[in-house]
Amino acid sequence: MEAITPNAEDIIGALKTLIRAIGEDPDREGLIGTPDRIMRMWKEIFRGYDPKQKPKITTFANEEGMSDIVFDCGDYYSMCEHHILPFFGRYYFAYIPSPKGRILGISKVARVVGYCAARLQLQERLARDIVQMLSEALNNEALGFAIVMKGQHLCKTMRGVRNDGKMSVAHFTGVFNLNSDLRKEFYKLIDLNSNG
Ligand SMILES: Nc1nc2c(ncn2[C@@H]2O[C@H](COP(=O)(O)OP(=O)(O)OP(=O)(O)O)[C@@H](O)[C@H]2O)c(=O)[nH]1
Ligand SMILES: [Zn+2]
Repeated sequence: MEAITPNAEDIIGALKTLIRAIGEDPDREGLIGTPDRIMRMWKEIFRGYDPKQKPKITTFANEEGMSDIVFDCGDYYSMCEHHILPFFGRYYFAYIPSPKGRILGISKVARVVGYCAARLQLQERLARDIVQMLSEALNNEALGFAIVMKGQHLCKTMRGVRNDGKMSVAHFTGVFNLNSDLRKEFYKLIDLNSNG
C-alpha cells in the first residue's frame, strides 16, 4: 500500500474536526494554535518512524575479552497503539558481550529505548524492538540480552477499567534464556537499582 503523506493543512483540518467532535470550538483563542502544536508534537513523540532519526549506535572492540553482565536502566515514555494514550515507566536492560566481539557505548541503550518507544507500541513489542536493534548493532554476536519493562498505561488508569494500570514485561535471549542463575543475577541488579 502506498504511504499517504498528507500536507500540514490536511492534518490541521483533521485535528480541528476532532476538536469540534468533542464539543469544542477550534477557533477560540486558547485552541487556535493547538492543531499546529499537536502536529509538531507528534513529529517529536513519533520520531521512531523516521529512519533519519535512528540513533547511531557506537560500539567498541571488546579488547579485554570481557563477558560480564552489563546493566543499564532508565525511564521511557511511549504511546499505546490501541488508544494513542501514553504508557511509561522504568526499563532494566542487561547484556553479555561476546568475548571476541564488540561492546555497546552504554548511553546508546537509552537512545535506542527512546527511539523504539517513539512509535505506536505494545509494551511487549517495545521490549523486543529494543533488544533487536541493540543486538543487530553488535552483529548479533552478543551472548544474550535481558530486558524488563515496567509500565503504567493511562488507557487503564484514566479510562476503561480504571485500575492502577501497571504492567510488566520480561524478555530474554541467548544465555539469559538458558541459564536461570544469570536471570537471578539480573533480577538482583534490578533490586540494587530500584531503591534510591
Ligand atoms: N498486551 C497489551 N495490551 C495493551 C497494551 N496497551 C493497551 N493494551 C490493551 O489493549 C486492549 C484493547 O482492548 P479492546 O477491548 O479492543 O479496547 P477497549 O474496549 O478500549 O478495552 P478496555 O480498555 O478494557 O475498555 C485493552 O485490554 C488494553 O488494556 C500493551 O502494551 N500490551
Ligand atoms: Zn491503550
